[in-house]
Amino acid sequence: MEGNQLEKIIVHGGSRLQGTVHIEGAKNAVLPILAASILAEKDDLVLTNVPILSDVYTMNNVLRFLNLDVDFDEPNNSIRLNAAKELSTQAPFEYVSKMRASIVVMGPLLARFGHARVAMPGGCAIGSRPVDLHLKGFEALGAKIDQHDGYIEATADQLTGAHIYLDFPSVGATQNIMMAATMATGTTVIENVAQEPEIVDLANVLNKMGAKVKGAGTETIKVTGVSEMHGTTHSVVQDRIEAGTFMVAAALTHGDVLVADAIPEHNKPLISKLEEMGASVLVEDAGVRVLGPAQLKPTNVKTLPHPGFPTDMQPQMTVLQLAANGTSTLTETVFENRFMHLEELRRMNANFKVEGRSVLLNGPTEFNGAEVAATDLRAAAALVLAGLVANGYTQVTNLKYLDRGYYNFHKKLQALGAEIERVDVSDNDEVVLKTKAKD
Ligand SMILES: CC(=O)N[C@H]1[C@@H](OP(=O)(O)OP(=O)(O)OC[C@H]2O[C@@H](n3ccc(=O)[nH]c3=O)[C@H](O)[C@@H]2O)O[C@H](CO)[C@@H](O)[C@@H]1O
Ligand SMILES: C=C(OP(=O)(O)O)C(=O)O
Repeated sequence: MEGNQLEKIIVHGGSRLQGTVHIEGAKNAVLPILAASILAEKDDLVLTNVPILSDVYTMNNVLRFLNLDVDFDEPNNSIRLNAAKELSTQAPFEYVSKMRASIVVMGPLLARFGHARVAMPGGCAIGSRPVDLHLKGFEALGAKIDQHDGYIEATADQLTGAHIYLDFPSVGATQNIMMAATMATGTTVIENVAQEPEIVDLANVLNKMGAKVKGAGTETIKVTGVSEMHGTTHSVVQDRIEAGTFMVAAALTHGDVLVADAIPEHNKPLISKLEEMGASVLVEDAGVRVLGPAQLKPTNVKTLPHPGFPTDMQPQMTVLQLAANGTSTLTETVFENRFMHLEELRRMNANFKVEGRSVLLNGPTEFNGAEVAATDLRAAAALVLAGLVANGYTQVTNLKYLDRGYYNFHKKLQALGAEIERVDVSDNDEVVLKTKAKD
């Protein structure tokens, strides 16, 4: 479903966003949960609240390549998976290169078959992204790791429970090791693990599938091995990053937006920053309502593993900081190179100075519409956000990144009152004129 690469989003700035927006299930929860389906020797795993995203299609294709039955019922946001047939334990470059999160099939393959051979995932625009912590965990469980010809191969006759300390609370390593340990002999204790809500969602599914996982959402996870796992049904947790992106959009446009079904506890660090910047954030029965102030105040932000400020909200946050009245700082501690969106924002009149892992953001910015290209998923969202408050027209290209993590982003913004369209480049001139005619 990846967007046509000749498409772009054209946004005409100046509209105040108002109304209710609905959030999808979380990309970062559904991807490892899809991989967990490999663990079910019997019965279907049925997932609901599945977002329609290109990453989900990519993971489905990886699983189909491994010989699982995968049936995606898009109109109902539901996927039925069955892993009862004989499976392959090899995920080739062609698939892994499309999406680095494919590496999370390794833990479940190793748990169930004692073997996994997966192409080494590369880095991406936000950083080098090694997988050493995943492998260190597999080795501690007794697997032998070989790396050759661009592949990682893990082999074990029988995995055995172990005590593992992660040097950094990596999300992917926590998920991969937790899944590898589900069918090991004895108990595995993993310390300094990631505590993200998506880890908790994965642990909940694993437990429904027959695993014994305790402590997800805290610093230590304990997994007691079981001999067999089975399918279940599960509704994927709401996407806190999509929700957060709309909260920022509301604050930025001095809007009044109810982010329906957003889970406030999952967005605490963002909500606290929005309030510091002058926005009103109301927790209502239906979700989280954000009212943007007439003038935003500057603030300093540092990204951290959960429950700290999420790196996946960093590019969107920098747009809000640039709009604020004064100088803000943003320190990125999770990825070493997640500032590429700022160079695109410079084309829109942003004034900033990168110093190592921090950036000084000088506001208030009078954003000017420009042609900009997304460099990664959250950069794409950040550029569209800047376009919402820019003078004139902003054109955002490279929408394949946006489609990895946002379903119908432009339509949801349109419904909130934004002047925004997604067009084929060949129709570009015509659409700009059509939109201009509305002025
Ligand atoms: C599909 C998914 O859920 N992606 C999320 C996941 O990515 P992902 O699971 O890849 O992120 P990690 O938490 O593993 O990575 C965080 C940091 O740890 C480093 N690291 C990681 C593993 C390892 O073996 N060695 C190592 O050094 C990485 O290079 C990075 O600097 O968490 C990130 C951090 O919240 C988010 O930005 C991503 O959206
Ligand atoms: C960085 C992200 O995802 P991934 O880890 O899949 O690249 C993200 O969701 O912002």
